[in-house]
Amino acid sequence: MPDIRLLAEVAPTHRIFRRFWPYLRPHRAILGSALLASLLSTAAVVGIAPVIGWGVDAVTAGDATRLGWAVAVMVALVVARLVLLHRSAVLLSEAGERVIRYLRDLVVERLAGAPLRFVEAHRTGDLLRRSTGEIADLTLFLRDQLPNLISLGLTVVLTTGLLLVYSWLLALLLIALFLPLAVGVVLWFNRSAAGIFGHRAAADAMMTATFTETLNAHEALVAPGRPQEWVRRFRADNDELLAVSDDTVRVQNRLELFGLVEGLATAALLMLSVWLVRDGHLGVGTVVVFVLATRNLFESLLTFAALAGQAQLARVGLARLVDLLEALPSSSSEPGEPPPPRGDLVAEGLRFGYTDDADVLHGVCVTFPAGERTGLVGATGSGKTTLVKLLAGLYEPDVGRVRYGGVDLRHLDPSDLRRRIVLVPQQVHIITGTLAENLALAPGSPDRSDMRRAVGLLGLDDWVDRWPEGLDADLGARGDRLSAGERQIVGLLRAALVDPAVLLLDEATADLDPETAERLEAAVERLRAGRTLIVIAHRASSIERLPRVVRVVDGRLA
Ligand SMILES: Nc1ncnc2c1ncn2[C@@H]1O[C@H](COP(=O)(O)OP(=O)(O)OP(=O)(O)O)[C@@H](O)[C@H]1O
Repeated sequence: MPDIRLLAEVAPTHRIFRRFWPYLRPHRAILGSALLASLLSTAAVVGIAPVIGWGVDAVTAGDATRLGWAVAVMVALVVARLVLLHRSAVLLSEAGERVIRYLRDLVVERLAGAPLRFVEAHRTGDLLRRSTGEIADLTLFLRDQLPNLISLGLTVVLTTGLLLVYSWLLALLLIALFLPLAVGVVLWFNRSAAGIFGHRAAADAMMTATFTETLNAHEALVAPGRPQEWVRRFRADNDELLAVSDDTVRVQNRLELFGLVEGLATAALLMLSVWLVRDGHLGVGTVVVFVLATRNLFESLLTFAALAGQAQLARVGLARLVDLLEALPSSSSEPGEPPPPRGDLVAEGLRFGYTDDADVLHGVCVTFPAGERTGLVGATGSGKTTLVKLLAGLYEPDVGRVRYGGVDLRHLDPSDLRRRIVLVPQQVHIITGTLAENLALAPGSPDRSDMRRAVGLLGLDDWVDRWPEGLDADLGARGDRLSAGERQIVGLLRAALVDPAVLLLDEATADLDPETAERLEAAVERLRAGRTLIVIAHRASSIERLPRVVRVVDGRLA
């Protein structure tokens, strides 16, 4: 079965930043400038404590000139920090917006070109959550939290360096007292964080999926009365989300132990300082620098800990997004041959199953000569739609191949193939908007004169002009102003705009009113001239008109 990679429910976070780096590469210049500005602004903050210490020593020594210099340098540092902080925030948010825009484009482009099997194998809500929700969360993280995290991380590193320079003895004692406890707290948090945050994201996606399906299936749910079963299912998803959210909060609370560690370490440090000053090992200025810098260090670590939960959430979201991007091949990765203008369409030993355990097609062999008309008939569920999707190259066969003009469809350029072989499905998808906006979805960016020409070619001028707005008629939300037959008329117009060599038509099974059925059949008659036509025929009138009929019985040709 599937030649596709399925998405993991809990996406792996393993080496996530290394996997994400290629997506950041186009923006490395602006990211580098933002980081540099951040580094300089942090260095300015860290530099304030030694300047205060310098000033204290100057006061103790009664040196007015040195004190003047200390004040001037401090003012310069404060001003430099303000300017650099603003600059780094602006640059980081600009870089973040660019990365996000790039990711959005990439996800949409890859999803648009994703194999049908991939889209069908996942819940719409899950894909929606990964391609919108995760990106929105990432935007917030990049804009609001990442700048803080970077500056806090730099503060911790630079302050530790400063402490080592001022008194390596005191600094080492601080590190010896504080580090094991701090590392212990972080390890305890990390042990459960990746798993629990991953489950929370999965539960969130499940809720989105159920919610999306509630909206999509609204009619089916409401028609039989109160959709209790669905409400029950929705509540179960909601309860699951609540339970994992509680677990997440419990894990996040572990970081509050940092407060306790800070209290213990500060008390120990103060006692040691008093002892060292009394014995003449340290000056008062150094102790002032130490106390200020240590406070800075602990405050940074505490804020860092508070942000770590958000960072973990962003990491999991990033992993889910990267998992989606990695599962979808880039459209430029496999350029194929251009398809020949005309040719026979030949199925050779096609086997295909939607799942591993059951084949729907069991070795189908059939030839559709160029320019001929063929009907496919068979009982419901016999595999007709599956067969035409394989013939159109929308699915790849598990075994066997489909050849057009002698070339395996897998070797043809996918976008050229979509123009040469066109499938008009039973349920033509209509977007909310006008007829012209719907026709514009046909490949090749057709303009209004192309659209009018297609309408004329299919003899549908009166159908379009019965609306005063003509091509600009509003088709309603998802096309709800159109009947099933009229949706297929839009599908035929899109096909006419593409001018394919092979037209595959899966006739609508819904009862069509005689006028629409007649209009549709007339349009197919006009469109079929000079093309290969394969129709999944449900109406007796269609079957009668077709010179050749192939019967599908349980995934085989009779
Ligand atoms: N996306 C899918 N995922 C899993 N199974 C599917 C999917 N689409 C179709 N099937 C199954 O494959 C089998 C063949 O379905 P198919 O739609 O090809 O039949 P059909 O002959 O076109 O039926 P109908 O005349 O009702 O449209 C059915 O058992 C169906 O349940």
